[in-house]
Amino acid sequence: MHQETSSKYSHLKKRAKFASGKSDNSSRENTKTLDFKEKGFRGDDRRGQSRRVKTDSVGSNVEDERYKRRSDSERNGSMKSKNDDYRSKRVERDGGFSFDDKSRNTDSRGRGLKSNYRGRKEGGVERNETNGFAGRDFDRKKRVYTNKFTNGETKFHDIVKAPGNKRESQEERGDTRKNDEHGENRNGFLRKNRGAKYETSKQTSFTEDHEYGKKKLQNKKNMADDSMAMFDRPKRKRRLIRIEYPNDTANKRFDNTPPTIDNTTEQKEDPEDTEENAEMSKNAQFRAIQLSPSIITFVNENLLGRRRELEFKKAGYNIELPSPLDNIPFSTNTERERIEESVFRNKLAFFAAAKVSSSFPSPDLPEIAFAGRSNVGKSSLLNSLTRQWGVARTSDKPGLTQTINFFNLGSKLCLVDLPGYGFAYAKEEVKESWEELVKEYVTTREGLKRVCLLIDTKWGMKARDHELVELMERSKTKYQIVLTKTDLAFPVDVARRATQIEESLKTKKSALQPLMMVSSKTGAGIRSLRTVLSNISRFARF
Ligand SMILES: Nc1nc2c(ncn2[C@@H]2O[C@H](COP(=O)(O)OP(=O)(O)OP(=O)(O)O)[C@@H](O)[C@H]2O)c(=O)[nH]1
Ligand SMILES: [Mg+2]
Repeated sequence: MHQETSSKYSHLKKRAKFASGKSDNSSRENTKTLDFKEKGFRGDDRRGQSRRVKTDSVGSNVEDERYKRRSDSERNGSMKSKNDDYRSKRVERDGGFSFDDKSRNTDSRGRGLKSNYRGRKEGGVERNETNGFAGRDFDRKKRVYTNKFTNGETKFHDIVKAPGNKRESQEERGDTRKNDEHGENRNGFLRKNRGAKYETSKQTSFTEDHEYGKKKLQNKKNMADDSMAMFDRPKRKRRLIRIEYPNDTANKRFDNTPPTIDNTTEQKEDPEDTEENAEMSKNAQFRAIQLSPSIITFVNENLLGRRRELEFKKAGYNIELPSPLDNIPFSTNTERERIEESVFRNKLAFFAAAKVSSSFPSPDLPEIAFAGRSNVGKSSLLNSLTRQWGVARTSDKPGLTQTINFFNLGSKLCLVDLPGYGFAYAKEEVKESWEELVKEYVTTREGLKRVCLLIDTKWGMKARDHELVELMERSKTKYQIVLTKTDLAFPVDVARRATQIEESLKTKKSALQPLMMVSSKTGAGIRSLRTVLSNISRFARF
């Protein structure tokens, strides 16, 4: 540390040396070499070194004497800064006596604890005498001791701020007691300067404040004027418009002014808009359908509509089965044995396909046909009724069945899978031919006991369906409406659709009641349909 500081201020030392060297020449005879060991106030490390001290004209050591006069405590109690060499040497050059911080009594590790204590005690008195500086504050400050012999008194100079020293100076802390009487030290200068600075800043700030105050006053005045003007104005009434229900006009504020008719822009009716409105009104009509309690109980009892697996589980169905549950809960029989109607336990066998009416097979058995739009689930229903999956081919693409397919169910019934109508992945002429074939079949086929007209629960009856109904009405073909894919609609919507269709076919004579609702996927309503259809074979007369 010591070496570091000494190197730090080596340039100052050099300058001091240079300065003292001049005077050395003139007063070389007045100096003598002193052994530090002899004096004993230096540290051990400096033992053996010597320096030149001042002597008086007789040759006695002036410094030594003066040093004696000075109390050890004063010297040792100092916490002189490391950059004091220059000052001390300058004082020495000027004829004064100085000692640097190297002269402090230190312990083996270079600490000056003991001497500091002594310095506080003794040096503090002296300092108090001169500067009124309290000894207890001594260790907070870095001080330079310069002994000037000009006035024969000792002066203390505070180091205001050593370079790189972050500690507050005495003056900065506001302690003015440490300044000397004349106020000539650096603190005094700073104080003066600071005072001046403060004054100037005060002046500028005052002017600024003055201006700012003026502006503030003016603003206040303006605001007061404004507020007065506001008070003069009549208060606006707040009108709240609650639009909680868009169709509720009770809380709407109506404009009393007559509506201005803009002739330049004619409001054209958007056809899409009207169609949409019509569709919306259709939906609204659908939602407004009043349901009878009997249909609601039927839908719930047969677990029709979209339901959670938990409901099926609670009703006793084994939901682990890959095939439709068929509404026979808690049954230990095999799947085939679960079918209550024995006719549907028979093997479903495909035996004929017809593209034209001439290729229809001979009507040996009572026939039940399944008609409807493409992709409505005709083929799936056949499989579901007989629990023989894959006999009638199915696909999610509409238009798979393109011929009239005849299936024998044992020796008692014939099930007929018809091609669909409406949208299908096929050419228009092909589709037209299918439609013509279906129409011909349902109107002319002997042995046809019933047509199951399948309607998608989601979409309801469409124009083509109504067309076929009219055709069957004219030909007096018995038909029964079967709602399919009920598992894709909510139970309430299933009930609504059933009610809606029943209402629309009220006047139709060939339409048979009741309307059936099924789901080939879950098996809901299949058992009921089986029961209805098995009666055909029972009472059919050939
Ligand atoms: N979710 C559900 N899907 C069904 C139901 N019935 C049939 N499907 C599906 O609907 C699609 C069409 O079924 P199909 O039996 O081929 O219909 P289709 O009426 O025979 O059709 P075309 O032969 O083209 O006239 C298939 O993907 C079936 O899985 C049902 O009840 N519920
Ligand atoms: Mg099909």
